[in-house]
Amino acid sequence: MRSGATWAVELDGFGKTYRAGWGGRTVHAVETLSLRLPAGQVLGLLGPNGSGKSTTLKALAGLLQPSAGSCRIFGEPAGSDAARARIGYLPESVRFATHQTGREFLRYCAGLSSLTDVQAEPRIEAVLAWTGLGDAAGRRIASYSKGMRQRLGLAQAVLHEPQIVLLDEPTSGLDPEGRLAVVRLIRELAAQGRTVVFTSHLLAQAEDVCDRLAMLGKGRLLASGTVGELLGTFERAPVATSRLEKIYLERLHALS
Ligand SMILES: Nc1ncnc2c1ncn2[C@@H]1O[C@H](COP(=O)(O)OP(=O)(O)OP(=O)(O)O)[C@@H](O)[C@H]1O
Repeated sequence: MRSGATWAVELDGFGKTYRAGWGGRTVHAVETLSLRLPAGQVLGLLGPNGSGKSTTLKALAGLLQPSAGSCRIFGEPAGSDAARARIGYLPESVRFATHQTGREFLRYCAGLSSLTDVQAEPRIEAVLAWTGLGDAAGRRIASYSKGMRQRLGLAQAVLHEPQIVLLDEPTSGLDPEGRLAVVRLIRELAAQGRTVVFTSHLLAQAEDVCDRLAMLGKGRLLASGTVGELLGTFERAPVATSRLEKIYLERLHALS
């Protein structure tokens, strides 16, 4: 990207420090993280538990203030009205009111955004269809599987047609079929020209769907670059097996 151009996502020396417990120790969740993502690309933020992935995503969503550095969305400070209007966010775990139906939940979410009722209804039907929840839209969320709840969470994240979609562990806890469904939806978001940042601790999934990867470890950036650049730096070992059924291949991919 030419210099001076606006990045979709820009972290510049971002750091977040938490104080754990009453007068407790200081936790440096993320330190001096700098990253830039052009519009229309998919970034996988990878790392083990506790490496700072969720903290970074929350800062981009404007849900927490940086302790150091800055987070910008299309040049606007994360958390500003201008930045918020351009992002959709799927938290790591969504707390649904499970007595609501999927459609009622999305109507509630639309009410929290700037969508008018007239704008909201066709959008709700469109995201229900997109996530394959059209037939279940009138059922209580209590009856939804984990995969269906995750797709409903994705539906609320894109309801207002944001340019940037932030997804925290969107495939966590899903079976191979559920994971593939979510990966397919992320691909479709990218095909629509949206910028996507998602966190995962599974490299295999990120490799399939991302343009760029950033690896975090203990709150620090270990490596970042295009998938080709980064995966070329890891050692790979070929494994020969007899023909495996699709389900076992998917399980193997999920382990890597
Ligand atoms: N509200 C908080 N108060 C204190 N410490 C926190 C808080 N939130 C996160 N942390 C700590 O900050 C560090 C980074 O946490 P974060 O949730 O960002 O990591 P993560 O990579 O998303 O992990 P996971 O995959 O388990 O969600 C961890 O040590 C975590 O315990």
